[in-house]
Amino acid sequence: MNKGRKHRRGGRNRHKGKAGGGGEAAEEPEAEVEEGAGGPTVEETAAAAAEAVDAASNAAQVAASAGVSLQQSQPARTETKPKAKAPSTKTADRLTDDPGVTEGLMLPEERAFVVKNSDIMGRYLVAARDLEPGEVIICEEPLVVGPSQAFKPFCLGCYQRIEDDGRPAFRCERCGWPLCGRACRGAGAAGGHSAAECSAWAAAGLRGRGPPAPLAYQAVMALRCLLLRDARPDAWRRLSQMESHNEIRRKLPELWRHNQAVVVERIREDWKMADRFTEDEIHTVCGILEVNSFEVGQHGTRALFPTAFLLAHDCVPNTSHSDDTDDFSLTVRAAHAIKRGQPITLSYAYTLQGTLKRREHLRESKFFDCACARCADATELGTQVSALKCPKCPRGFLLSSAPLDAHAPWRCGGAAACGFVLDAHSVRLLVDRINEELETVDANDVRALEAFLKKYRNVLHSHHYLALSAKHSLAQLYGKAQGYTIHELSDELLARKRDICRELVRVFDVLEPGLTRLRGICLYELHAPLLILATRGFEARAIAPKELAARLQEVVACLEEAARILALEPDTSTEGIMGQAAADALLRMRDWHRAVDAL
Ligand SMILES: C[S@@+](CC[C@H](N)C(=O)[O-])C[C@H]1O[C@@H](n2cnc3c(N)ncnc32)[C@H](O)[C@@H]1O
Repeated sequence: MNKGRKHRRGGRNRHKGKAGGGGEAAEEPEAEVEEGAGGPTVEETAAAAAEAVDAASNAAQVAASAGVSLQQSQPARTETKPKAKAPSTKTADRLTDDPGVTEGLMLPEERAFVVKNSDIMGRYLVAARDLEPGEVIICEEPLVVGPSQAFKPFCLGCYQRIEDDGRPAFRCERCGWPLCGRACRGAGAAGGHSAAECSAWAAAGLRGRGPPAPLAYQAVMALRCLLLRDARPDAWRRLSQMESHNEIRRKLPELWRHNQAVVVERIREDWKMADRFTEDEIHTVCGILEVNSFEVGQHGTRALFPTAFLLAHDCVPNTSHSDDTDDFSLTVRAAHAIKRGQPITLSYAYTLQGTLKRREHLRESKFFDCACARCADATELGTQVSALKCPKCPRGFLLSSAPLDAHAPWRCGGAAACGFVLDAHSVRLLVDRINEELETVDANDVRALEAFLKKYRNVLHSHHYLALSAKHSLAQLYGKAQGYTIHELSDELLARKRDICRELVRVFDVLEPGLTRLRGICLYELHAPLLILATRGFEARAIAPKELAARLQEVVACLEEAARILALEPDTSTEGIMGQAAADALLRMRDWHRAVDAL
């Protein structure tokens, strides 16, 4: 304990040297409680504060570096058309009559789920008992792993990037495919460049040819699936049970032609496997991949899993999932309490997008029309993430008059409504144009992002998903970007970071509720400005110890929730590392909070 206090004093000095903006505002306040009188001194609390602030600074760095991986493990994307009318998870369901689906996965009494079947959704999972927040529902290894759709040259063994100038450093001695090196840990492994794949290409005479065309990588995953038939019949049997939506996809000429040229002909003609795999078999595997695969890892890889593919979609999912970066195993957990009999869901779409975009993505890549509670509500459960400001009146907002119909007009509604109507086509054009503009903004440019928000403040609701997207970047940049490190931020900019984080957390509470990565990371981001503002206020004697204690309580609450959420992530993932940092910061904060409370 004593050792800890000494250490904190050291931290204080470090902080003093760095204090930005206010310069000497970091002067230590005079002691108001006698040292040794039973409670901590103000000096000690200030020293503890300094260390906690330093930790917050590091925290901001960790948090900032984690942002990019937020969308991992969303099922992969593609294109196409609707199936039937969507979810209604309330239909008269029946237990699946196909025991092969879950056979051998877990003892029935241990299982958190049962498989049901509905006319609308096909098979889906339902909680077999009440599930606790954070409870593991599925933990499994992939049936097959491989590259996602478009790709630059990378090692088929371990998936790291390799030279892309057409002269890779190393080629597999047997089949000639570029790999990272002779000692690649994925060479010969089932989840990497397997013996079956190597033999197939060796037999096709690939070795004598030049480097594979970039498009060739798009056929690798389909080939890996097809090779399971002989190499791992059990895995092939599970994969064959997955939905391919062939009947819908066949009617989509662009998609079908693309797969024919890039995958079917590559495998049958270029790789000389026409006698092994029919065109139909290959198209079916393409469909299975489009509908069921998850993005995994950090290098553009995807995977099929034996059970997780059965999870139905909901735009407000009740699970969160993460994959292990080493072996790509997937863990699906309850994000919050799930009652026995409730469907277990995940989101196939990016939750921070508006209904028009999400439904378009689901229709084109998963071949169904979502009609979940969020999609059916123009306000998106009160979050207003699609709302536009009315151009005709000062306080109204435009919302779709019928959100399940993409062509329905948008109307200025609510108490302050003027009734102005805009057709759906114009809304789409407007939002697409603003989206394009946002995409041209450098994601690391604080000023440009702020300018974007200012420019559209009279067009987009402050919670519109495009505004939230810019704010999401800003939440990470404030505290990390050059010229905006946490100690450099003025009180005003710290307050800006705090307000943005609070706004994001409020939206995530509705759209990604419970133990979800987005919430965890954002709460972690939020603790830093809260802490530093409180510290500065205290050091400047602008706030009294009582108020400081109240503010620190909020910091502790943020860290507790962030640590709880991020502890569920794999230890070596960026989020897992952030979770550990949150737990460490929490220990320091609790000390300090107790000290301040005792003043
Ligand atoms: C990954 S699969 C899920 C398993 C699938 N139900 C089965 O029986 O193989 C995705 C497909 O399930 C159906 N699906 C999933 N969630 C749905 C939802 N909320 N509404 C309608 N269909 C859904 C769609 O056909 C979608 O293409």
